[in-house]
Amino acid sequence: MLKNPIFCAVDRPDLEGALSLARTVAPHVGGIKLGLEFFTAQGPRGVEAMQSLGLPIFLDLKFHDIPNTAAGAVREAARLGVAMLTLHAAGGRAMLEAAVEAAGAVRARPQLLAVTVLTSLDAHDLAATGIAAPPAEQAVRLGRLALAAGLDGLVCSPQEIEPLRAAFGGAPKLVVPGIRPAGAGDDQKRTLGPARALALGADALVIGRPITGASSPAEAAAAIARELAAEAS
Ligand SMILES: O=c1ccn([C@@H]2O[C@H](COP(=O)(O)O)[C@@H](O)[C@H]2O)c(=O)[nH]1
Repeated sequence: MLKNPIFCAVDRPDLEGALSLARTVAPHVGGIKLGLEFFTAQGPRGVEAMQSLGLPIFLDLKFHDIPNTAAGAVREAARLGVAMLTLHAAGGRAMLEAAVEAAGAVRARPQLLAVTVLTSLDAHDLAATGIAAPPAEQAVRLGRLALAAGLDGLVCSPQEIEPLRAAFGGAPKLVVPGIRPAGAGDDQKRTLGPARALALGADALVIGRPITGASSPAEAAAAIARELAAEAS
């Protein structure tokens, strides 16, 4: 395996704990994903502190607002020098295009990824929001919108890698959360194991609690990295 595809989701509010966890897993992962919990508590200075570890940072803030507001948020987040940023594809074409333009104005532009259908939603949850299409169909629809708007890639469930690759080929970056061993029960509903997700065509795997909730996060990350390397060889 050329590059470690694991981005460890460090979902906690405290800077010292987050830094300590990230340092522990750093030798076994390819990057760190920071999300709403960490950013709400620690803000841009927290992101800069995490960057001191030298790993690529995926800042997963899932912007979803009117075009002017989303573009402003993307501009500020892009200035932090992170590797990847997220918006909800459901924000619509104008919002996505405004975000692409805003990111393009920043030196060292991050990759922009559109979240398709959250991995915590199943078909019933989607229907309750008025979306009758099954998750895979909706993910392809939103993926098409986002890629046409100029985004670099998509965040998707591992269960939708195949239909997205069939629709869009190998070029778009697919970043995949919802990585679980079989039988795990929590808020994630559309899941697969890490080796299967990689074999189906994921570019990066976002893995939080299976690593961070383990008694030894370093060993859990190392075990997944070993499994992926064995599959790839
Ligand atoms: O559809 C999505 C989009 C983003 N996420 C984020 O990924 C991690 C997953 O963490 P786990 O602990 O492995 O569930 C988390 O930070 C989410 O905000 C997602 O799960 N699904």
